[in-house]
Amino acid sequence: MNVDGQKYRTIWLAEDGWAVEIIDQTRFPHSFETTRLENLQDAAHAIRSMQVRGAPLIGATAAYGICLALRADASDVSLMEACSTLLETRPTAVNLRWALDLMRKALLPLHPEERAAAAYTLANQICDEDIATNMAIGLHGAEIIANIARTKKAGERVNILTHCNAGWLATVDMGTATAPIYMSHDGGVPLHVWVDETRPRNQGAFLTAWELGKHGVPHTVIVDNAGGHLMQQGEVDLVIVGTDRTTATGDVCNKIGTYLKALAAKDCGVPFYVALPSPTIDFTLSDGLQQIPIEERSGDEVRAMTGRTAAGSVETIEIVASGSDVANPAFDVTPARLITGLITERGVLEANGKAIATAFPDRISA
Ligand SMILES: CSC[C@H]1O[C@H](OP(=O)(O)O)[C@H](O)[C@@H]1O
Repeated sequence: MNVDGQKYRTIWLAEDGWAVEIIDQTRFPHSFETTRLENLQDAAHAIRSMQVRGAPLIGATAAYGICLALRADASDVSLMEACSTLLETRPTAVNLRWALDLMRKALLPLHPEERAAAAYTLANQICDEDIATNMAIGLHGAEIIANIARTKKAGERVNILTHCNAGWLATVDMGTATAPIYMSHDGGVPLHVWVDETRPRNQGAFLTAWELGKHGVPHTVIVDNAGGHLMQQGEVDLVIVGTDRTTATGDVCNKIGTYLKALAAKDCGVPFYVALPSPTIDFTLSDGLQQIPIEERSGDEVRAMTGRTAAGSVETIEIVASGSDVANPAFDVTPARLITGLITERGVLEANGKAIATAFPDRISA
């Protein structure tokens, strides 16, 4: 994506051809900083600390983490230990397991001396395919936006609500939920995005608002609890969100608060779409509520907030009464019955097992 005239992916090979560089997303929105990953532990820390986050980007980072591990030690033990180290970093986004399974299945049969080079080729391929997938999602989603735009009066904009960040910062580039937005905006469709701030890590306020602003997409940051009211007032034409893990039957696990938006959308008759790259489908699951592991993150993320003071320094402050307990589930599950459609790289699907199986027969047999 273009950042002040310079093209960026969220993750790329350093000039030395072996280290990996990332945009450190914990520094947003007050500074844009990149950092260098040189070993397996650097990659695991980047995922665990959310320097990189978003299901597709977590998968891509894990793939490069395998490269860095094999560069140091290409033995079977090293490969297996690297996979388990990376798998333990975050439990919910299935792209992590998907990428590690893909790397392990491709690399274990090779002679150790061949593994590092093959790993880098595969990791680069995962990144390139992520972008191609997101472009396809963008095209299919842009048709939905165009159909709504045709119902608008002259001068009116299509109003889209999104939750968290399923933007280019959550992927290698383009984003999933944002791909239709960027393509429609670039194609001249008048649109505006309501950006849920997305407590407690504020991916909406810190990341989505930043990237939409850099691309010139009109947007308004709102508190998480405002979306239902805006839908009741007719201010939302559709909702597009991302996903971290979707079951074979169309149940969607996404950032905490997504389920509440889906309930409000259903009650208000607002179309609710999920941008779904196929590596995020977990074909082994049929019941999201019962089977998808929900990450419980540190309560410190709820207790404290980091921001920039009037003097310009970035500081962390306590915002919860001392002594109070806090809970911090990071995701929730939206049942398929609340979802209007799944925007995949192979088209827009109904949120059900038959539609998913018909669109991805090759993935089920894999
Ligand atoms: C395109 S996946 C984006 C997905 O990941 C986010 O979670 P996190 O920021 O904790 O990695 C959020 O659920 C987004 O919808």
